[in-house]
Amino acid sequence: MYDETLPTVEQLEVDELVCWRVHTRHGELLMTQQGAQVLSYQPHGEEPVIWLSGQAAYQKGKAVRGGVPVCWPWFGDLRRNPAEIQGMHQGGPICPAHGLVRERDWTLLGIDSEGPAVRLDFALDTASEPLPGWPHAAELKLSILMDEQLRLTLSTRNTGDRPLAISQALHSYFAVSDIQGVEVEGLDDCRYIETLEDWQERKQKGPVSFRGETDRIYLETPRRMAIVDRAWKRRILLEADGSASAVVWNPWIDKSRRLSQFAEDAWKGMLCIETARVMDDFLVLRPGEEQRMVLNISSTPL
Ligand SMILES: O=P(O)(O)OC[C@H]1O[C@@H](O)[C@H](O)[C@@H](O)[C@@H]1O
Repeated sequence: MYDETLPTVEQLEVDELVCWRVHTRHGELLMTQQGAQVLSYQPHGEEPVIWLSGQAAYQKGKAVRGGVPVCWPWFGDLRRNPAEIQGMHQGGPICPAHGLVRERDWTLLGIDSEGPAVRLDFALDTASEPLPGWPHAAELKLSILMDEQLRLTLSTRNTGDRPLAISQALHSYFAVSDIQGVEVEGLDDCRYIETLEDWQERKQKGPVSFRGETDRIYLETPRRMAIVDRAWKRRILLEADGSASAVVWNPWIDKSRRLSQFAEDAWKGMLCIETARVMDDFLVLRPGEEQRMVLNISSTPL
């Protein structure tokens, strides 16, 4: 039955962070202004789709472990990025992994409800709020639309007068029943970079399954991928647009011990599939140009 009181959006503070809890007829979402980071997402009557660490810390200046951090204007270790991306960084010691925006407060542009759906729009303008060591003008936006799916649109506009080179990712943490029992469909025959073995290039054969630490960059990825989770009897569908690379990551046992805000056994219940523009798939924006990367997430019973 349709609940007349929905959708609702409630602003709250979780420890040091300003957050919003969105409740629609389809599910619940928690997000924070810091990094415009979706923290959790759970459709009604289902296990969570987006994973949030039980040891998450809600502190200013620290990315929360879990959810969907935005990696921008570079992904991962800057030194592993193409020369064009490295060239955008103008020295200085501040060169954190995954770029410069996941620990910053973004500006809330608005919250709108469209019938049963809710949309939240956030922006970060590097011309008015410069990023350390990255003296370029760009307008970054993240739009989060929650209808029967969760739809994330990350867009970058070059507001400067020179070309802009960027790598980026929507670093989505998905919740799974047990990593050892799930498979990722859609990557058969894709080339990937095995970052754990000297960044060698390999080719995927069949679905991806998990038997140890996994940290791979898939290239020329298809629009659709899926996480098949038989124990939870569901398939999480990822539909991307404006992205042709993806990172598949699970830290497994040893690396889990070295991660912040991460329980020793948390690796069993999560899997990152990061919708990206990395390696040769990086973006170059002409002055005035805008480019979008879209990720739509849904789930269906198996
Ligand atoms: O701890 P961070 O900075 O959030 O990074 C988490 C992981 O992010 C993934 O994207 C990387 O491929 C991993 O190598 C990394 O460990």
